[in-house]
Amino acid sequence: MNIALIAHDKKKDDMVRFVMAYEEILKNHTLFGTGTTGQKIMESTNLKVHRFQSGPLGGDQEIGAMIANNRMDVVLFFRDPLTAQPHEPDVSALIRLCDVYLVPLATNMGTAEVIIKGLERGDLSWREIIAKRNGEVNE
Ligand SMILES: O=C(CO)COP(=O)(O)O
Repeated sequence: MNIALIAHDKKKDDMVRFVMAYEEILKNHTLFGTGTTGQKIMESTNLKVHRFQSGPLGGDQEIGAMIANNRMDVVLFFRDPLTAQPHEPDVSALIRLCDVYLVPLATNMGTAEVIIKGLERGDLSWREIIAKRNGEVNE
């Protein structure tokens, strides 16, 4: 499956800890990330992350474009709700698109844990049906 990993600055350490804890599951999937989050994950793990632009420079929108094409199956987005972001409209747009396309979205680590365990159990295999219907092959 295609999984997006995104974290605001104050949540990046949490994201790195999270992917280290679940590296064995995540390595079986295709990972995408905003620029700095992806970089930090690759520095701390053996995971390969396809990196987009940094969030404030359009990375959220690039991931949004994948969602709009039904090419993203899971979004793990550790938001910082206590810091104003210069690209807040992009953040809102990304979250909105997850709702438009029924893409499982976690905006904090608690929900991310539930999703990742569901992923391991096969709870999200219905996403593969959507991918097949779209003529795409997800890993
Ligand atoms: O700002 C972000 C998400 O809105 C994250 O971007 P970076 O991973 O490049 O810091």
